[in-house]
Amino acid sequence: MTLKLVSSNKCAGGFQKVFEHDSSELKCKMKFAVFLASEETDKCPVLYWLSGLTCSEQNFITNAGSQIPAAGTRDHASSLPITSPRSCDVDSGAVSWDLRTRAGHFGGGRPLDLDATNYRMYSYVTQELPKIINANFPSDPSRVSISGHSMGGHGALVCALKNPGKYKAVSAFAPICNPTQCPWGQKAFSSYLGNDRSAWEAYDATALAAAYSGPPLDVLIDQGREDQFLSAGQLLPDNLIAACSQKNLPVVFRLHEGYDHSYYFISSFMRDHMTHHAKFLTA
Ligand SMILES: N[C@@H](CCC(=O)N[C@@H](CSC=O)C(=O)NCC(=O)O)C(=O)O
Repeated sequence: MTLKLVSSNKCAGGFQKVFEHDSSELKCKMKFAVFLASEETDKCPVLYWLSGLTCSEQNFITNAGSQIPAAGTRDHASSLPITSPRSCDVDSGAVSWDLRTRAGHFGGGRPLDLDATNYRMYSYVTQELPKIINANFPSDPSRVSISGHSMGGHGALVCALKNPGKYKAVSAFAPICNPTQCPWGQKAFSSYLGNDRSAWEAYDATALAAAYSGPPLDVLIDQGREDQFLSAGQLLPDNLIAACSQKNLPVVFRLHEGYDHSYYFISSFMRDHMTHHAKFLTA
């Protein structure tokens, strides 16, 4: 497997890079971004980031303000590469902005937490991409965590809850929390998994939290109170919080007055998320 360097820009003392490769899971070209806080060759922890509906790898690296706090974690860790996987544009099924191309639940183009036929984004994020990262960067496979936004926030929660112990911590900005109960999730699951609702729960963060039996997993969730998708009933954080409380999964949930669903909101609290992850990645 060959990685092609698409771009490399010096940023915050490190380098923001974008790569392209042929994905065996997805059978298409994939792009992902990596921020390398330094050129040190010591093994460093990796924070995976999953963006939301409609996003490419560019939204996070240009709008989230992640590089300065990531570089700052060098006090605690040697560096904190953030990978932001995004998918290619091969898809014949583009029917609306919130389904399939660039909007497949849950991964901005292909479903991030689903392994539905032709949509093996869950395997890409949890298996194929880590192998690529570990083979090509000075990463420590035992120190990995995951975060994301909206659809990608749900993807992060699902990856962590389905793989107890694999991720040291998880965080999310305005995640879809209970897709089996919201219009986005119902639309995506019926398209990708069919009408048998019993198959849907394996990819629902609230259902997974309710059934969780792994080691302690600290969850940080930030949510804007003026988020249009919160008021539209797409996110349903209360359901996830209730499931986590029953399982003694510690969730810090912060509701922020005046913030919406955008990257203005994400960038406002990115530093806190970096600190959350650094705490568990360097413990
Ligand atoms: N095109 C839509 C809005 C799409 C949108 O808001 N996408 C969000 C993620 S939503 C959940 O996964 C996003 O991150 N957009 C990129 C950005 O830079 O804000 C519409 O027209 O309503």
